[in-house]
Amino acid sequence: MSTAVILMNLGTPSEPTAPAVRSFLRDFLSDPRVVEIPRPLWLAILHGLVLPLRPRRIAPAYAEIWGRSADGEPVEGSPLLYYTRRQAELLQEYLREQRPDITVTHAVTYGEPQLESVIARLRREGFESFTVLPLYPQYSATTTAAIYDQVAQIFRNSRDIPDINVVRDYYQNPFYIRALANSVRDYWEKRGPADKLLLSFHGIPKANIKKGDPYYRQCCETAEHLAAELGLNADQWQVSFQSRFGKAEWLQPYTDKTLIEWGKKGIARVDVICPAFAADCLETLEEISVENRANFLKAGGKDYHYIPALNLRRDHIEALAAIVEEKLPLRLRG
Ligand SMILES: C=CC1=C(C)c2cc3[nH]c(cc4nc(cc5[nH]c(cc1n2)c(C)c5CCC(=O)O)C(CCC(=O)O)=C4C)c(C)c3C=C
Ligand SMILES: [Fe+2]
Ligand SMILES: [Fe+2]
Repeated sequence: MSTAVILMNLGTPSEPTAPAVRSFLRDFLSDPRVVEIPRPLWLAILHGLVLPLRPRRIAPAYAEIWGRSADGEPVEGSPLLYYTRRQAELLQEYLREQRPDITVTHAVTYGEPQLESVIARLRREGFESFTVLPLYPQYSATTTAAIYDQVAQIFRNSRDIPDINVVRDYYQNPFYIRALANSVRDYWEKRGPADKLLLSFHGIPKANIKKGDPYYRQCCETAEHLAAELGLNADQWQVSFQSRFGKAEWLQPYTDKTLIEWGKKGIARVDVICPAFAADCLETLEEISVENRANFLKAGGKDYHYIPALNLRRDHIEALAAIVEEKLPLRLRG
């Protein structure tokens, strides 16, 4: 039986314009997994304020990162989509020798290519076994559970459901931790070490954690493993949370406030890594690499470096292969 592996990430607008950003945000922010405030209230805010105003503000930021990468190498279009597609191609190449029975492709939760059409195409091609790998190392209901929902929705009316499994998380997978550590070591070999390493994770509302979302705990565990692998002392690193959205309290400490404090305190060099992002995207290339750099330098910091996401690193692709391998139906394991 042929198996297909589907790498998934959040998704991105089809182009960096306000109408395309609006269409993407409508799809994304209408998902009850993403925003949990009472439905009628949220729909009024979304359609009355967010969709009329935010796209015009965010589209220029998308335009800024379109075709850009963290290391200056050009990418094609949306960095998030480019890296996700290339990750699938590289994983396919990596697996080809040992596992010619496996096909690797990609899909996104919001926007294109959608999971439903990818699975429909693969089924027409004769695939009967699917492994979905959400590229979110840390599980959150706001991201990973939305993918489980889509899988369930796609097969809701099917009688003969194929063999399908979803990777829940890989926040402490040793290959993932090692790839993160290698990326920091490689960076420090070229540019020398930082005074402080900030591990900035995408935030979620604090209320979600109180309701049982394991995301915060998983972020902290990833951070502890990474710091241990790098042999850092407690005063050499810290965790923070970025990309706050809306008025509610989100996970703390906030990345922007932390960097301003550190700049004011006279910490000269800070390096930032974003372990929750498998690919560089708006939230790393703009918010971390541009906005927060400016915050830190304005507050008195001297030197600021963003260590790129794992993107297309060979050790990242090896980690994805190991994660997939663990999930494959037993009879297919090599
Ligand atoms: C509204 C609440 C949001 C939650 C909760 C949230 C969680 C969350 N998001 C990611 C990863 C990504 N988010 C990205 C963009 C993005 N995220 C939100 C909002 C929430 N995210 C918005 C509104 C946007 C769009 C940009 C903006 O308008 O500010 C992206 C980048 C997409 C790209 O095209 O580059 C990623 C990736 C995680 C991992 C997460 C929870 C753990
Ligand atoms: Fe987000
Ligand atoms: Fe943001």
